[in-house]
Amino acid sequence: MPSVPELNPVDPPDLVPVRRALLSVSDKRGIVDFARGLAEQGVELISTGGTAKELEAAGLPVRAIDDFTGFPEIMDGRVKTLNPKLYAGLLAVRDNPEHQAALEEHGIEVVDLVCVNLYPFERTVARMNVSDRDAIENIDIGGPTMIRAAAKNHAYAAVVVKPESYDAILEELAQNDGALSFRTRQELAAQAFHDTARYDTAIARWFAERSDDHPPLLVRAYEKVTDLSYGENPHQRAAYYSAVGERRHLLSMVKQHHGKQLSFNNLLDLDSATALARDFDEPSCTIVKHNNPCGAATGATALDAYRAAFECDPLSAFGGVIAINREVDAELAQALHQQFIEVLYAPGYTDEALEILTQKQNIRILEDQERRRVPLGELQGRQVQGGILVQDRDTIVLDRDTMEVVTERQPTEQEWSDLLFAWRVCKHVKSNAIILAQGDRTVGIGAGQMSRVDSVRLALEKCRLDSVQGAVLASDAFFPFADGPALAIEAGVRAVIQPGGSIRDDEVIAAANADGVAMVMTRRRHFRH
Ligand SMILES: NC(=O)c1ncn([C@@H]2O[C@H](COP(=O)(O)O)[C@@H](O)[C@H]2O)c1NC=O
Repeated sequence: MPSVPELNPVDPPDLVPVRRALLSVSDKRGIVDFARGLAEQGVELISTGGTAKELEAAGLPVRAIDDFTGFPEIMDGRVKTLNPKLYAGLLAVRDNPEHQAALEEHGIEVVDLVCVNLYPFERTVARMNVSDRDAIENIDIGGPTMIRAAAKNHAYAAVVVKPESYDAILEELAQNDGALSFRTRQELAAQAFHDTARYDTAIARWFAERSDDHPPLLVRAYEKVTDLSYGENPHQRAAYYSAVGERRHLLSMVKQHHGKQLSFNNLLDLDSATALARDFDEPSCTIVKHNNPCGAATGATALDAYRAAFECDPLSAFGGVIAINREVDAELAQALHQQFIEVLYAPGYTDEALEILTQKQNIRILEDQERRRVPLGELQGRQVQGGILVQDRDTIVLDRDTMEVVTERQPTEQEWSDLLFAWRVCKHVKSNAIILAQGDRTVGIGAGQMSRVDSVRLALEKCRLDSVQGAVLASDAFFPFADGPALAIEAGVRAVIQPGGSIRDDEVIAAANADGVAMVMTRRRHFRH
């Protein structure tokens, strides 16, 4: 238990003059101007090697850290500020007579402000093929220690961790005759602890990623990207955060060309739409409503794919979130312009296409400017009450050779193509998922039903005209009974793909054989709960 200082810590002085500041920054943006501003207010500047050089070069009066501590910077900078003289000067409770006596006895000068930003660990480990040595050398020790010390003692000291804060600090010092208010010091301290928490999170995560196991403590930090107008419903407040250390997130490298701010539900749907679009290399289009695709297709062109995806369920496509994996040209824009679209996402737009699309006020037009194939993070998390479930992402892509034809009839080549297409889509549809497809397009989707046979019924109901004749069916998990496949076969389905594994597989296969339907078993399921 730490000894309790005499001064009631809830009653700190409001204004504390800043007379001495220590500046030690990796990111040197704005540091010269900040230091100049401090010097102009009569603040003594102390600084470490590289920072001091920069300030000296700008003609500012700087005292070297080794002059302050009486100890040289050693070991390639591994030890520069780690010295009791500095920490006592940062941590002293100024109104505590014992602390005052200690300062005098050891000839220690107090430091009123530290300005520190840290070795760029996050940026270093984000580089391709970074060596362990490089990563480890970028773990800052002295910096976080100074930050934490000054932040703990914010009753008397101020800590500045962001170049974005410099101007406001100088302004306040000018207004308060060289002093900072408690409120400011407290806010800076809170920011500082956020900063060191983020820093340690990145380091802990880097270590955790070297093991295949789920770590005993799942350490993550999330950075606010934007506030949202509201959550799933207008009475819920909401914001979007990205995970610190993740190479890619839903809105990274995404430019919004047009339209209102994205909503919470838009982002959920966008997540589903882009996940499915990512599974196709050929021109494709995915239309998502309420987190499920209501149409998906590939085609010779993005326009073909869009038309095919839209035709699957035009009623549901109204107000959908659409992901297309090719540039949108004028012709495609004209087709899209006929519909009400909430969000459109594509890797590019021609000028003409943008001109057409922006005629509508409400469409949100997003451009995915990521050109690298950035893998998605290793874990997928789902929040539950007071906790989070984590799992590996369902990234498995099966090819035909790993699948088994269990019926008397083999699928034709066209059926194989449709089956594999439907199987890819199926992974992105909420269970129980049934996909009917024909010609590399979905023709009916049954999603999120509590019984598989209901999903079959729904998918069949969605089929327009006779598109079910000769279609194939994908089921995300096995059929517990033959009733589902029987309904589909009766309606015209000619081939089925499903994991298999039911105790009634024999009955299911017999139902297919009875009508000369081909059936493929994947032995893997794709639940999406
Ligand atoms: N070891 C130390 O005592 C130490 N003290 C400060 N630093 C860091 O050194 C950097 C500044 O170094 P320079 O002023 O030499 O460019 C800052 O990012 C600061 O957080 C240190 N470096 C690493 O721990």
